[in-house]
Amino acid sequence: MVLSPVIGKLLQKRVVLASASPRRREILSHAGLRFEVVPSRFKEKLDKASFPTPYAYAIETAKQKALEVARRMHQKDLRAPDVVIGADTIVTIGGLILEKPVDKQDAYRMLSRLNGKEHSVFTGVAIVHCCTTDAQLDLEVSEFHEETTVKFSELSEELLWEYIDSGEPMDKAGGYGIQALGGMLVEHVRGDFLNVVGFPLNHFCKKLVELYSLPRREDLRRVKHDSIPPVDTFENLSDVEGSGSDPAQGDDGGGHGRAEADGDRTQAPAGPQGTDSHGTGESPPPFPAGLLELIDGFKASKALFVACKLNVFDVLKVDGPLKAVDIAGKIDASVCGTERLLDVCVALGLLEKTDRGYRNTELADVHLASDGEYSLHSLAMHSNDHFWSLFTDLELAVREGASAAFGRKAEEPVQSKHKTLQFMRAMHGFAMLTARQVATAFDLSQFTSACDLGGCTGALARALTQEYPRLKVTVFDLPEVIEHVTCFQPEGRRTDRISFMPGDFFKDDLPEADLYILSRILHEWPDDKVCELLSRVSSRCKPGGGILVAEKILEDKPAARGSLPASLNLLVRTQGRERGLPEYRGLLERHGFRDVRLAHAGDRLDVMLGTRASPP
Ligand SMILES: C[S@@+](CC[C@H](N)C(=O)[O-])C[C@H]1O[C@@H](n2cnc3c(N)ncnc32)[C@H](O)[C@@H]1O
Repeated sequence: MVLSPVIGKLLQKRVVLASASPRRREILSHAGLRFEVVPSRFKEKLDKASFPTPYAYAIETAKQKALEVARRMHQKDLRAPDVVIGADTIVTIGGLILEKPVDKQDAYRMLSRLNGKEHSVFTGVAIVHCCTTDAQLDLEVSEFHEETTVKFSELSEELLWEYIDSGEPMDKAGGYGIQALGGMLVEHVRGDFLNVVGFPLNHFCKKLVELYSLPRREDLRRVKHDSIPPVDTFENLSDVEGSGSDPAQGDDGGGHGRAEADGDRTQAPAGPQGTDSHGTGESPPPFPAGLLELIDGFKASKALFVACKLNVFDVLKVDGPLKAVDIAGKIDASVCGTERLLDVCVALGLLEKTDRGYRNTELADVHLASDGEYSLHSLAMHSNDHFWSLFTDLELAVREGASAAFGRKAEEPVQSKHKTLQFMRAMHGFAMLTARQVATAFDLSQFTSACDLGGCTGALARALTQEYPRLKVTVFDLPEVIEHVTCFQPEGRRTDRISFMPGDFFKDDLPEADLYILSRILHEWPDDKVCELLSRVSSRCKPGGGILVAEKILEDKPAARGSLPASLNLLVRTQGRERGLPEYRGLLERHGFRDVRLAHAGDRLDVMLGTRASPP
C-alpha cells in the first residue's frame, strides 16, 4: 500500500481536522497523520432538497465545515493551516436522509426503517489547501465521497428497544454506531467499513496520492477567498479564543454521527500551534514545505539507498520487529548511526516504530526487501551505485548537452557480471510492476508471434503469454543479458511459448514475428539510431504486422513528475531523450507504420500500437 509515504507528505504541513469526532481523529491518527483538531462551527442547515443526490449534500456540508475552520483560523492569526480536512457522514434509505434521533421514539422510527433492509452510508470529504498571500486567503478545495452499503438483520422489537435503551443511538445519524453495540444489528457491510465509522481512509489516501504524487490541478476546484459563500458561524470572533486545536479534546459520541454540530462544547484552549492571536506584526510568507522537501529530496533518496544496501528491510522482513541495537548488530553498523537511519526511514514511511522495535511497512516488505516478485531493491541499488554518481555530473551534462557529456562518460563497454545482474534486476523490478498493463493496453489477440527487442529478463514476455494463450514470444537481447535470464525464470511458471535469443538489434538479423515490441528502448537512443532501428524493424515486419512501443510520452502540459527525472537520466547517461506523441507518431509513420494509437499503461508508461502498411 502507498499509505505511509502519502501520509508522510502531510507530516511537514500544518494539518487541521475540522471535526470533533473522536472516531475520525482515531482513524487518521492510526494512519500516522499528525494534525490539530479544530471543530467546525458551520451550522448544518443546508437545504437537503436542493441537492441532486444525498452525497452532494454530504460533500457540501464537509466543504463548508472545512472552509469555516480555514477562514476562522486565517482571521484569527492571519495564518491559516496548510490543509484543513472536513468530513460529513450521512445515512440514507429510500432517498431519505436520516438525522440524529431527537428522542427514543424517533430512534425507534429510524431503526425500524432500517430493520432487515439495506441502506447507504455516505461520507463526503473535503481537503482544503490554504495559502495566504498578502494577508489574502487563497483556498483550493478537493472533494470526494464514499458510499458503503449496510444491511441490518431482521431485528425483534425487544432487541431494538434494548438497543435504544442503551442510549447509544441518540447522538448518531441513522440511530446506530457500527463500531460499538450497533455492530450487532448489522448483517453485512459492502464497501469501506471505516466509511461507516466516519472516515473513508482508503479513498482519502488514494486522493492524497492523486494530489501529491501526480498533481492534477484540474481536479482541484480553486475557490477564491471572496467567492466563498459567507458561512454564518462567526457568531462571535472573540469567542475564538476558546476554540481549541488540541487533539485530546472533542467528543461527539462517535459513530457516523454529526459530531461537529455540537463541536463548540468540546473546544479546548489553544495549544502552542493553536489559533490564539500572536499579534498583528508582519506575517512571514507561507511556509514553503514543498520546496524544502525538494531541497532535502536527495537526503531521503540516499537514506533509502543506504537502508537497502545495508539490508535493513531484509533483516526486518525476516526478524522484525527489532530494536535498533539488534538491527545494528545484524547489519554490522554503529548503533547511533543505525538508530538515526531507522528514524529517517520511519519518517519516510518505510518503517514503523513500535514498542517492540522497528518493523517494515507493507511497502517496504513488498518492494524494498530484496526477495519478492515486486521488489525494487535492485532498482534502488542500481540508482545508488550507478545513477547517483552520474547525477553528480548533471551540471556538466546541462552545460555541454547530452552528446558532449556522453562522450566524456561513455559507459564501460565490458560490464562485470555483478553489474549486468544488478542492471537486469533493476529492469526486472520495474517491468514486473508494469508488464501486465503494457500487455493489456491493447487487444493483441490477433498476433500469434511477437519479438520483444531488448526484452531483458522476459518479464513482459511472460505477461503477454499469460494474457494471450496463442502467442509465442521471442525475447531478443544482448548476449551478456541473455546469458543470465535463467536467474529470472519463476519456477513452475515456465512456458515453451517464450524463447530467448541473443543478438544486437543494430547488427544481427531480427527474429521473424507478427508483432515487434520496443519497451523502454527508443528513449535510450538519439534520432539517427532510432531511425536505424525502426527501419530494421520495418523491413522485417510483414504488412499487417504490428509494432508496440512502450515509453513515457512527454506531454504538452506541465510534465508529469514521473517523466522528469527520466528525462534527466537520459541526459546524463545516454544520448537519448524522451519524446512527445507527435514525434513518436512521425517516426513510426516515416518507417511505414500507420494507424498509430495511444493507450496509457499506468503512471509511468504509455503504449503505442501501429500497423505495418503495405509498401507502396
Ligand atoms: C532500458 S532496458 C529495457 C528492458 C525492457 N524492455 C523493459 O521494458 O523493461 C533496455 C534493454 O535493451 C537491451 N539492449 C540495449 N542495446 C541493445 C542492442 N543493441 N541489442 C539488443 N538489446 C539491446 C538492454 O540489454 C536492455 O535489456
